[in-house]
Amino acid sequence: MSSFSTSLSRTSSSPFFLNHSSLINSDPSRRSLSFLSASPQGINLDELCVRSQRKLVQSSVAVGDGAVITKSSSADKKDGPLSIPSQEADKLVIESNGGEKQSTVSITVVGASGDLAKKKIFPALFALYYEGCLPEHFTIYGYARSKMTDAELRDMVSKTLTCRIDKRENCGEKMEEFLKRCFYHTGQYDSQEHFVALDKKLKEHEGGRLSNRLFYLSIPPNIFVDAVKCASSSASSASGWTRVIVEKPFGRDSKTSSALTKSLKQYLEEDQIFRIDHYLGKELVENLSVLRFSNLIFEPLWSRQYIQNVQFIFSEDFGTEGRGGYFDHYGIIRDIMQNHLLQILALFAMETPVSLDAEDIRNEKVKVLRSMRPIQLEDVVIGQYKSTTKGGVTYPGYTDDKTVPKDSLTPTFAAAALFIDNARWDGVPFLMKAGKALHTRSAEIRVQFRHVPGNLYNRNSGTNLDRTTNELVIRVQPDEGIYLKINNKVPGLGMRLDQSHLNLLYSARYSKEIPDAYERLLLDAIEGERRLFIRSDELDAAWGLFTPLLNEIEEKKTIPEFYPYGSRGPVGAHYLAAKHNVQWGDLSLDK
Ligand SMILES: NC(=O)C1=CN([C@@H]2O[C@H](COP(=O)(O)OP(=O)(O)OC[C@H]3O[C@@H](n4cnc5c(N)ncnc54)[C@H](OP(=O)(O)O)[C@@H]3O)[C@@H](O)[C@H]2O)C=CC1
Ligand SMILES: O=C1O[C@H](COP(=O)(O)O)[C@@H](O)[C@H](O)[C@H]1O
Repeated sequence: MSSFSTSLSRTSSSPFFLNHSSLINSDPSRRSLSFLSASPQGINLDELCVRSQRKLVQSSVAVGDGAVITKSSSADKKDGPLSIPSQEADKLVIESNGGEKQSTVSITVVGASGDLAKKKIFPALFALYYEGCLPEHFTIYGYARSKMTDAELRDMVSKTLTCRIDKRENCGEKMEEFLKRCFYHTGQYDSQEHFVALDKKLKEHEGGRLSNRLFYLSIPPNIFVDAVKCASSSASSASGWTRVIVEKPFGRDSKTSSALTKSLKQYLEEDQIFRIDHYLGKELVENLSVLRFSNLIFEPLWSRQYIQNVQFIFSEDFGTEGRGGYFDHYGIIRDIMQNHLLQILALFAMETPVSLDAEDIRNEKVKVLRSMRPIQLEDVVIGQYKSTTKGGVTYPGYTDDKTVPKDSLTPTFAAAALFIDNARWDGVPFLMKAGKALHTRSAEIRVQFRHVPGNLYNRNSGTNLDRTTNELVIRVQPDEGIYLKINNKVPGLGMRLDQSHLNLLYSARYSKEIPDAYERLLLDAIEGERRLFIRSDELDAAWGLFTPLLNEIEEKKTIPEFYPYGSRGPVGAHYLAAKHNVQWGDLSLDK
């Protein structure tokens, strides 16, 4: 057994691996690095997998070496009342030498033959394995209807595994080791018999250890409930925890979403359900609360008093290629706004939670969602991309996709102005913009501050005073970074001001590659950390906000504004922003 895959160890008293010293000492390549960031206990935090990610580092803006490790912290994890067994199970993982029964984690990827499994789930599991984040005893099963042998699954999976840029050492070996832990079981999603057979195989691998089981539902939503029913009744763990990661879409409106929740809850307790929103697993989204709550310079400004508007912008430079059939039933509002952007908004706008515990954070997020003003159709612009030819290349329109009806009105772009009717955010427009087949791929949060009252330097700043407001930009992807636009004196004898950036570009500041969102979320699910997963009341509130708007758009058969593939989207989005006295930040020249 490789030293990287040492047992997970977490007790209430120690957030770290118990056997970390042997982990470090047993691997020469790691030992040589250990002086770089040794903790007071001499533990090389960078080299430890679990929750070294939670370590806080004080960063200086612009690139520099002056960063100081201020403190290492780890979320104080608590399971809900129904997960006491899972806590016990986690605890037992570490007791491998203490005479207690060892535990094991079996991860079943349901829908293993599919796109998401290949593209994201298996690569994320491999990355966790590579980082030493999976427990010593684990097994991965692919489950789907397609006929495949273990060898064929391994062959399929191996094609999408990648080595980390900064850690290619032994990668080939690691892949081999990882693939040996992957197996495949062919079965129908609604067959108890096939899940009983899976259970039998899992038990063989578990070898009498305390078993913890994670099912990842990477299948279309119409078969979620069948699969959960079979997994829970025929393949649940008898001794440890059983958790199920559910992929979006969680319904397509309030009614279908609550029906789904109700059906899932026939077979699972709420705390067994991990509704994934992979945007919550993105590094910069995870950092949002750190930025705000651990920097005195931001938290006091985080209100209507200083913030003029906030923008959440998602843009993709490709269309629905290959997913038109799915997409046409949902559209961009359901695909991106109701979940990813709204989740980020809730995190952004919430009050200070009592603690970093999942329930405290989710309680605050839900309050934000429930304080939101119903969205008015007049505050929404929808668009759909059309074919365009550029440089001799013809790009398809949305309805050119064979799986999309020719007369489809499904929006591939939307912009909306939302409001939170509470004391902190009264009157502040929260603008969202999301679109496919636009000119660029990016996701960012832009916070535009108010004008400086009575600014002494107004006349030195040119005529457009809107260009002198401070703006904090959190670039979620690509080129992850945070920058703050400030007014600055242009060096020289005169007194002319320009806007410059205090810039924290992650690739320049941190040498470590940023983990994929799915890695963080899978690890959280294994650890029973629910903070980044959506609770059912959050989901209800999110649908409660968007369902009336979606119904209105559909009932009125609102015609989307067409925009050329690869453009900046419909002009209507600018009128919408202007109506609220706002200019989209992503149009500025600082991009
Ligand atoms: N792909 C992506 O980028 C993203 C996907 N998601 C969500 O993740 C889940 C999985 O996505 P993805 O992998 O793209 O899905 P796929 O359409 O690739 O489906 C996954 C697997 O499910 C089985 N399957 C497909 N259609 C049916 C059907 N009608 N009845 C029974 N089984 C079926 C197939 O396996 P077999 O035939 O072998 O049984 C297929 O390989 C979905 O809920 C999706 O909405 C969320 C975000 C992004
Ligand atoms: O959930 C979804 O997200 C992807 C974009 O994810 P990203 O991590 O690549 O930014 C989007 O393409 C897809 O339509 C949507 O379902």
